Formats: sequence, C-alpha cells, structure tokens
Amino acid sequence: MNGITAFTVDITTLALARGIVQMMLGGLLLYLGSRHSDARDARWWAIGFFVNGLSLFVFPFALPAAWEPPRVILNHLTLGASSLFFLIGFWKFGQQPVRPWLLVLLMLFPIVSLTAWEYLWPNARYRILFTAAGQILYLFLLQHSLSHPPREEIARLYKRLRYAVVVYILVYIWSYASIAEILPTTARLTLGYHRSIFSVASLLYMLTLAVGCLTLQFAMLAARNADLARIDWLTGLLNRRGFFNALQLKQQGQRNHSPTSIVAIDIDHFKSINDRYGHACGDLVLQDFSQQLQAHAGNGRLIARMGGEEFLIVMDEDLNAAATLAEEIRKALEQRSLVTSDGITLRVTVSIGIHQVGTAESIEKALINADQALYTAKENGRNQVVCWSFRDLPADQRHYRADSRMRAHQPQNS
Ligand SMILES: Nc1nc2c(ncn2[C@@H]2O[C@H](COP(=O)(O)OP(=O)(O)OP(=O)(O)O)[C@@H](O)[C@H]2O)c(=O)[nH]1
Repeated sequence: MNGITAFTVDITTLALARGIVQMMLGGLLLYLGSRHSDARDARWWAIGFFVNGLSLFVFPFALPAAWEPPRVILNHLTLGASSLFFLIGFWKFGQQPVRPWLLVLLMLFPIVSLTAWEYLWPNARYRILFTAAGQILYLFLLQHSLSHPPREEIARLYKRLRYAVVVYILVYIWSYASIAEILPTTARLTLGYHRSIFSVASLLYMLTLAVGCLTLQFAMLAARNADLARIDWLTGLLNRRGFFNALQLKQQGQRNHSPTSIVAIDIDHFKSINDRYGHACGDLVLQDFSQQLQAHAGNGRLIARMGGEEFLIVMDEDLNAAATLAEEIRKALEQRSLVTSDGITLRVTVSIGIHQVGTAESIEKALINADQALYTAKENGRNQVVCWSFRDLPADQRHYRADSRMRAHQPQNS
C-alpha cells in the first residue's frame, strides 16, 4: 500500500455521511428554534444545514446520464442558497441588518455560472470555479459578521468560529486554485489526495459550524435567562437583584477612590395613576419614566428599578453632579406629558433624595441615607430634590437649589 492510497478517503461515502450528519444537526437546531421563542432565528441555520446537506446528497447516487443536468443545477443552486440561509442566520443572531442586495449577489453566482458555463458556453471547470468564487465571497461575509458579537458572553465563541472560517477560506482557496491550475505544480497534490484533504476539511468545517451554531444558541439562551434574573421585565432596567450584583462587581473593579453619589427617585402619587386610569397606564408611565432616566443618566451609571415606582442611580461623581442630574430629571418630568393611544394625557412629578457616599461610610448605609433624603422630599411636599446632608435644615432650605450653597457643600462622613 503506497502513501497515497493509505490516505485516500472514499469521498462518495464521506459526502453522504456529511449530508446525513448536517441534516441531523439542522434538525436539532430546528427543534431548538421551535421550542424557544428566543431561539427562533436558529431556524435560518437549520435550513442552511438542510439545504447544504441536499447539495451533497445529489452526488453519491449513480443516476442515468439524462439526470446529470438537473443534478448539476440542484447542486449549484442548493450550495448558493445554503450560504444565504447561513448568512441571514448569523446576521439575525448578531443583531446586524440583513442586506438583501448581498444575498441577491450571492445567489447570482450559481445562477450566472449555470447559465454561462452549463448552457451558453459549456465548460465544467469555469462553472465550478465561478460558483466557488461565490462561496469564497460568502465565507468572507460570514467571517466579517463574526467580528461583531452581539453580547460579551459569546465574544470568545465568535472569535473561535471566526478562526475556523478563516482557516477554511484558506483551504478552500488552495483547493480551487489547485483545480484551476493557478498554483505552481509544486504546491499541487495528486487529485485523489487533494480531494480527500478537501473533503475531510469540509466535513470538519461544517461540523465545527454546526456545533458552533448550537453552542451559540445555548450560550445566548443562558445569557438571556441570566438577564431575566437581573433585569426588570417591564422597564428593561436592572432590578433589585441585578442592581446589587452590578454594585458588587463595580466595587470589586474599582481601583481609584473617585467619589460615589446616590440618587433615589420615587414617582409622586403613583397609586392615583393606577386608580384613575388603570394598571396599564401605570405601566406605561413606568416605562416612559425609565426611558427618561436612561436618556438623562445613561452613560456608565448604574440605573435600577428597585421595586414599584422607586428607582436608583449610582454614579462615580460628587454631590454637585448628582444634584445637577437629579434636578435635570425632576424638571424634565415636571414638563413632560405622556399621551396614551386612548388620548389620555398623563403627567407625573418625582421626589428625589441625593447623597454622596462618605469616605468611611458603607454603601448599604449610604443607600439608607439617600432613601431618608427621598422621604424627606416626600414629606416636604414632593416634586423636589433633597440632599441627605441638608435634612436637618428648616423645611424650606432642605431641597436642592442650583445656587452656590450646593456647589460649596462638602458631604459629611458617617
Ligand atoms: N402599574 C403598576 N403599578 C405598580 C407596579 N408596582 C407597584 N405598583 C403600584 O404602585 C403604587 C405605589 O403606591 P404608594 O406606595 O402608595 O405610593 P404613591 O401613590 O406613589 O405615593 P407617594 O410615593 O407617597 O407619592 C401601588 O398602587 C402599587 O400597586 C407596577 O409594576 N405597575
């Protein structure tokens, strides 16, 4: 037995086996997509694997010569179509825009290839190479889409999958450059050996892609489940649990001793919105208010809905910055009116307590102090900002005013 026969693979059996395995993995993705609404986009990948499997199925069977043209057409079209489905799947999974013109371009490759080299100027070599050029374009687009992971949790998976695609692009180009006789003779292998390497590489690549798609889908479901535990479903802000987790992570990662301030916010007379207009209107107010909070305080600050109509912002800034932000939010709410689809105009105001964490003060104590300032704001007549350090002043002096007194203020340590 010489070296070449020892490594030669039965390509026909391999193609059939690969087709079957791909279809089974596609079925698994389809099952996953039908079981979880969050995994619905996995169905694009599933269709991709089925259609690609079909392109392999059409070759191993011995058919009469009359069947050759439909077999070639089916092979080229299914190969082209499968790339569309894979790309749509990755674009949707990665929350990237679907670009129809690129899909049309990709599908044009096998169509033009068949029209030109199968019918107008029959040339099997050109036909294969032209369709392969479309596949190379698809692989480049695929690796590009993998450079933008939709979430931090799956960034590593994306990176590894991208490496696999890049390696396959190299093997693919080597293989077709060999077929086209572009490579120098020294870089070429005998046909049987070459085909074996390419078939095995394609098998490994498709298996990697299938396992990668399944792993990505499970990783995304796990990440979304983790979100459910830490994100408030109504407003999309951190919930109480998410807030304390994030606070813990923030404290662990904090190296410098920048000031930390807390802004505690509560919507005034919120119960009366529910009582007067119904719970749905109350929910709408909470959602709108959360959007306002994100718009005003959104950059790098912790924003959470702690329960009911109570919200918290934690920021790495001093009391002056907290007071300015709090007053901005209060004013924005005072001037805002929300009109529901039924034409109901809803207006709310907010009471706010602010506090800068003292150097020797625990965050737990600081949160209680911010809360106390908030209740002082409620007692004081609502729709105002109260600083905890001013709580012992006469009632008309407790709330924040954009005057020099606040700017000169130094927080007390407790
Ligand atoms: N619509 C809606 N209402 C909620 C939700 N969570 C809590 N609430 C309601 O929020 C209201 C809070 O009322 P209170 O604690 O009395 O406070 P308030 O009416 O805002 O009065 P003050 O805080 O004193 O100004 C209650 O009626 C709760 O039922 C929610 O997710 N959606």
